[in-house]
Amino acid sequence: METDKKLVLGLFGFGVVGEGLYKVLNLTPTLNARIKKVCIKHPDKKRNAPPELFTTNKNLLLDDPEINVIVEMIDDADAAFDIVTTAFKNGKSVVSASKKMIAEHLPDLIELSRSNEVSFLYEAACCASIPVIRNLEEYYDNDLLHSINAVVNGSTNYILTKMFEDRLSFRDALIQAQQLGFAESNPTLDVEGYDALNKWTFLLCHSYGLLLKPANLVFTGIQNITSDDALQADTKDCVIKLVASAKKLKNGNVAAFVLPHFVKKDDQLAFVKNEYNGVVIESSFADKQFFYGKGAGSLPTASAVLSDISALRYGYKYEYKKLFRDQQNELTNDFYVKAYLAFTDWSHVHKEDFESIEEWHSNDHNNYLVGIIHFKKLQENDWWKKNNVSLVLTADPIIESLEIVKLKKRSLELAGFGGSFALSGSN
Ligand SMILES: NC(=O)c1ccc[n+]([C@@H]2O[C@H](COP(=O)([O-])OP(=O)(O)OC[C@H]3O[C@@H](n4cnc5c(N)ncnc54)[C@H](OP(=O)(O)O)[C@@H]3O)[C@@H](O)[C@H]2O)c1
Ligand SMILES: N[C@@H](CCO)C(=O)O
Repeated sequence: METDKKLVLGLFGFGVVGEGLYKVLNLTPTLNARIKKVCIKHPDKKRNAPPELFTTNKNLLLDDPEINVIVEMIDDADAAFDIVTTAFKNGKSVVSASKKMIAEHLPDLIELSRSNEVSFLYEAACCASIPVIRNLEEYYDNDLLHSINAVVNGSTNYILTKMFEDRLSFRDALIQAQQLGFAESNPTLDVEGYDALNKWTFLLCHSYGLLLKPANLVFTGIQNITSDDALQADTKDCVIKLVASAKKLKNGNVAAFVLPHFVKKDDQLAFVKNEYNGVVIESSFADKQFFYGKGAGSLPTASAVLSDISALRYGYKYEYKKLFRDQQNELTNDFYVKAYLAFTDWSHVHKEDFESIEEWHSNDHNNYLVGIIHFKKLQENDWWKKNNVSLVLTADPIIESLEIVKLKKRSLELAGFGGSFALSGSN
């Protein structure tokens, strides 16, 4: 096998990640790789690299026969798709970090890279410095993956840490995340959960062979989380994290979503703070395994890009083995979850959607309930994201057995909480 193929790189983007890669490559002379040209958008910006390296003409990179790898690190998903697919058609391998582009176009990207017999690697696109995609591809290539729970967005984790440990306001914490290069150019993608959703969409392909669109998954971000919610978490010996979650249910189908969770203070994910990410994998025989590392930022992200470039020396490709297996996994929304819901007005909550309400509190300024709801209700409606309603799943939220839910509902009915649950006043 050829292991020291000469790599001539065409780099798109010289922002937080692109410039990080330029620095990291300069510090790694043993890697037989050189950047021949960098395509950027704004020619007048000052750059920390020789001016002759830069161009705004993408074809100088895409049509150059000497360039055999395109490294795509731009913040425009549509332009990225055009660049990446042209590179494939021109017989060039691609390393990308564009989560949004990958999540929205994965089936086409897999098809085109395979038909053109080139590599398409994107380790930096999920959990930045943590080698989670290659591990899921290679190490967990079997049916024994029970569940994955992960903090996959550095900016929201940074904001939650700063808000609840350092008492910073949401706005100040977000500004810091932007200044440190963690946030997306449009930070709504981070805050409202889209970035984590995009990452989870393609990670589910590598973990369970599910080829989904982001729209298939239930998700929200941290936009409605308040300090009152953090106090409630504390009373339950928990902290709040935005968790991307997937679990193989007893019937063989996969439950998957991205939602805020109460995480027990002794759970591995509770130790994931600031821009760090963490992934807890549960598998047969091995039990729990925990991956931890920086999930955003210039050099940590560039280190994953470097590792992908390095893997191209020996022609590494994702095989998508789980996707092309005869026995396919399926996504399901047929299960229940236990959720905490905080809100300003009872009229904002569809309490009839709940199978049971186990705990509730109501006064002039603070209302919340803890109840069990069928997951389909969250998929079919979005009242739980509107009017500042904040939904946080409880620790270990998935309930598979209808019988338990029915029993609890019956006991609540017997206790006088049937039908409308008689929710006036405080308890
Ligand atoms: N920041 C992180 O921690 C991180 C981590 C993992 C993945 N990512 C992903 O990596 C990508 C880059 O992120 P970033 O943080 O480096 O963004 P950034 O700092 O905003 O840089 C974006 C770069 O893209 C260039 N660009 C935009 N449109 C272009 C086009 N059509 N053609 C050529 N260049 C174009 C910009 O050019 P100008 O310099 O001329 O404006 C800039 O250099 C995004 O997809 C992001 O989601 C980021
Ligand atoms: N905005 C992303 C960058 C890393 O993908 C985050 O905060 O996680």
